[in-house]
Amino acid sequence: MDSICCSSACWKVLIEAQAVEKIRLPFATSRNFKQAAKLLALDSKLEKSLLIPFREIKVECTIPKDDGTLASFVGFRVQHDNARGPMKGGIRYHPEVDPDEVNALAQLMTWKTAVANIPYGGAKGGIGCAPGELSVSELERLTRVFTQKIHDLIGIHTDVPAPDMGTNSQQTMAWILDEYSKFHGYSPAVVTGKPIDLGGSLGRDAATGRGVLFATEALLADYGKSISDMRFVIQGFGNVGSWAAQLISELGGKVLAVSDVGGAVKNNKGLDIERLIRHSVDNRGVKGFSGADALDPKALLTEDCDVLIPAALGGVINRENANDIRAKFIVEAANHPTDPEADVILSKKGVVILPDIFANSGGVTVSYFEWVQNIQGFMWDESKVNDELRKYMIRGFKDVKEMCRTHDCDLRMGAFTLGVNRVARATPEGKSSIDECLSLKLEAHGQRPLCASMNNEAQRPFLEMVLGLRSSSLHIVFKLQA
Ligand SMILES: NC(=O)C1=CN([C@@H]2O[C@H](COP(=O)(O)OP(=O)(O)OC[C@H]3O[C@@H](n4cnc5c(N)ncnc54)[C@H](OP(=O)(O)O)[C@@H]3O)[C@@H](O)[C@H]2O)C=CC1
Ligand SMILES: O=C(O)CCC(=O)C(=O)O
Repeated sequence: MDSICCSSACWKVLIEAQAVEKIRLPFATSRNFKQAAKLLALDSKLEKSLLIPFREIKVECTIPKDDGTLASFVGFRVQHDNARGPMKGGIRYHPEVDPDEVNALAQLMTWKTAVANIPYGGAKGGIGCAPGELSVSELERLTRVFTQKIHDLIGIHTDVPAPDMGTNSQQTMAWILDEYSKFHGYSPAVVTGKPIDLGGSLGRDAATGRGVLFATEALLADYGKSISDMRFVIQGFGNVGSWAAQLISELGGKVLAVSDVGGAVKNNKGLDIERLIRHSVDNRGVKGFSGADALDPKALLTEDCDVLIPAALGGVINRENANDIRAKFIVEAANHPTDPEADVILSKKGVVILPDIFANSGGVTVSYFEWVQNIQGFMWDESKVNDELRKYMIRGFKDVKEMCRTHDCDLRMGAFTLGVNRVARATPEGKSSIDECLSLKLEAHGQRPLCASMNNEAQRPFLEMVLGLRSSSLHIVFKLQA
């Protein structure tokens, strides 16, 4: 859904809401990571190194506006970690985009791609701008200048951008691909979430919303429930929120209320989502929909429902409103919508939260399928994309639950321990479960603990002969424990 058209008044509301996110996001992300590191008993130096981004890029982007005057913007790309593969993550256009926010979102991508078990690291980018106040040609110039500034730092096997809030496939991703290709030749795999005609994948547009549906189905099944038993409330009616609403209502779930920047609507009998989508496209928002009553957008999150799906901004569920939340389940379609203080309050109330780094991983998972198709030069049909996505989401839920059992923790910590552990195991300095087995073998050979590397000429013969490691393990560096 096109989200770049928004009045100045709307952006004011958006900026106020976003101020909450600004204060809390880096703190919230690091706090969850640190809690997971503690549960995993991560080496403190490794813990520190996993928090530090691989590279932070800040670029100045000046463009001529349509009236001939110049306008300057600041763009960011934070590449957080590449231990598991090329760094991956969306590009956000929003007035409040800043280095802290992009940094925290990039870190979340690292854990998310690991939870999804796709061969990527994490990154995120953004430009501090109000896309609704720029014309299409100004947005095009801005996107192209940003791409010119970062083109030599992104790449098919380095860092692969995609859409996020305020950017879209039809326009933004197509411009990035076109501009990048001027420098490097036609390279469709350098960006995902592209238009189908330029090598995009069938199913990517709906993928985050569809992944939210599969994740919700898995969660509800765990409680002996199904989508059709449930009443839903959804904040945000852009790409993620509108697809989630549509797919949920197709399965018989009742969507009682939704909101966007301009307003909120509610119908206790269930909204007609197909009609609401048409209304929203025609009227640039849900406000004024005839099949519903208007609702104060601030009251939306505390509406009576079974499942609350935040699908807009971060930090919207916080200590100010957590006590008033009436949903039994929260499925985090947005990134970091719940801050740690609210987590504590909600957990005491018995509310079950399905965390963002699992719940919204359907988008990046289908981005991975798109990248694979581009590299193979072979297009999958949509049912293959959706079937594979379902498998990944079901497997992801099982893996998260397994970590919950191992560490006796909630779903958020289950997902964080899963993601952080996978990244730590892939990190050269990391202590992996293989370490323990090697450590025992080494002790049996009277060896002192050491840092053993197949890249180390002196250590390789020992590792090959005594431990039976083969040269294919050359990339592995083991830090061995006493
Ligand atoms: N796109 C993707 O593939 C993925 C997105 N996400 C996350 O999902 C969330 C939504 O992204 P996406 O759907 O792509 O973004 P879009 O820009 O397509 O849509 C965002 C939606 O949120 C609404 N919104 C913004 N601020 C508020 C507010 N204060 N109250 C209510 N609604 C608000 C917007 O309203 P309006 O239309 O009126 O501007 C719009 O409906 C973000 O947190 C994003 O990071 C996560 C994983 C993947
Ligand atoms: O599809 C992608 O690569 C990135 C999606 C994203 O930015 C996110 O999951 O938050």
